[in-house]
Amino acid sequence: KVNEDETARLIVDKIPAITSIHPDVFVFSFTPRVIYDDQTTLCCLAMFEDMGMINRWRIQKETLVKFVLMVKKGYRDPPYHNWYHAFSVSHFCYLLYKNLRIDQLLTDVELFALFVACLCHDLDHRGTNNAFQVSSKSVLAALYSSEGSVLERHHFAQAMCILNTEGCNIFENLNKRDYEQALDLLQEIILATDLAHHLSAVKDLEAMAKEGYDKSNPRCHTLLTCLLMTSCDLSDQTKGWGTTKKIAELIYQEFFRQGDLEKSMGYRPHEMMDREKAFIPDLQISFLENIAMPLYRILGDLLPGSECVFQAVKANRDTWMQVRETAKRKPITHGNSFDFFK
Ligand SMILES: COc1ccc(Cl)c(-c2nnc3c(C)nc4ccc(C(=O)NCC(C)C)cc4n23)c1
Ligand SMILES: [Mg+2]
Ligand SMILES: [Zn+2]
Repeated sequence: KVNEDETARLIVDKIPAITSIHPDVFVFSFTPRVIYDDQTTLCCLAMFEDMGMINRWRIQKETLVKFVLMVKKGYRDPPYHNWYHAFSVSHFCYLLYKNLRIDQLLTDVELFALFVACLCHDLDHRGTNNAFQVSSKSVLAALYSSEGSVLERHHFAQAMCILNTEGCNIFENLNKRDYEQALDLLQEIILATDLAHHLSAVKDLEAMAKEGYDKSNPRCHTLLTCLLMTSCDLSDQTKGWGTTKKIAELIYQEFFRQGDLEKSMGYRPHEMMDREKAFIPDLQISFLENIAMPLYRILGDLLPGSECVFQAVKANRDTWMQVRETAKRKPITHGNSFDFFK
């Protein structure tokens, strides 16, 4: 049950100006994780309001409050894939809107679906990856492994459950055409958060960045929404070193727990999930060089004004390289102690 008096207060109180939550909430360097947990719901309402989505889609205030609270409650509490991840991902989408005017490249429905997808994209995540669903023969694998993207199909199914819950359907006042398009987009964008999907689209994304975005081409819209979704999903890497270091700590807590589980099941875990074998600086340098930097380089090519975001990711890669040298000279017993990581 969602806490009644929190719901009542959020419904009755006027949605505050978003700057009353934090004056720097619009800048790319702002870290949304500084916002207190009990302020995150209010901040989501303020982001919907500030992007004009409440009026544009005639969302009833009570419906929006119930929806956001249900989404927040729909996350479990693994080290990384929890509500704060979804909230920070959604905040980056808000930054793209406020700073890069993506509303001029995408349709209103695409923007709305993108922001809702950010909130819902990892619903009910268990802190284990798709490969683990299959190897552990989880219920989710039984349901979805024949289609692939097992977790992402579950995240979408959870989002649909919330939208179908009495008083939580924020799409209820959309006309038939927009309603169907919003649901199709929500599914497409959440399924696109599977890193394997992104990696298979990189060539096409690079081609689009080279040729330029063609607003009249539906393929460009699809590629851009997926690019923006992944840019939001990895946006912790676009902040300062403090965030990069903290997030790495959380991600490897999650990864090493999965590795421990795999060992107890008699499997040999992937090196990046094996606390005995992983050397985090090397793993993070390769993630940033092979996945994050190419992603934000394409974003910078497509959206003028977002070069600073790529530079921040590159700076974090550079810091990991310094950390790698220092950590290598430390006694191996402290291989993964984050204290050494500056
Ligand atoms: C967009 O979907 C996801 C899903 C799950 C995660 Cl954890 C992430 C994610 N978000 N931030 C990170 C960071 C800082 N490092 C990571 C290092 C490795 C991997 C990983 O999955 N590598 C295997 C793959 C390349 C075959 C993911 C990492 N990651 C993104
Ligand atoms: Mg995910
Ligand atoms: Zn995510």
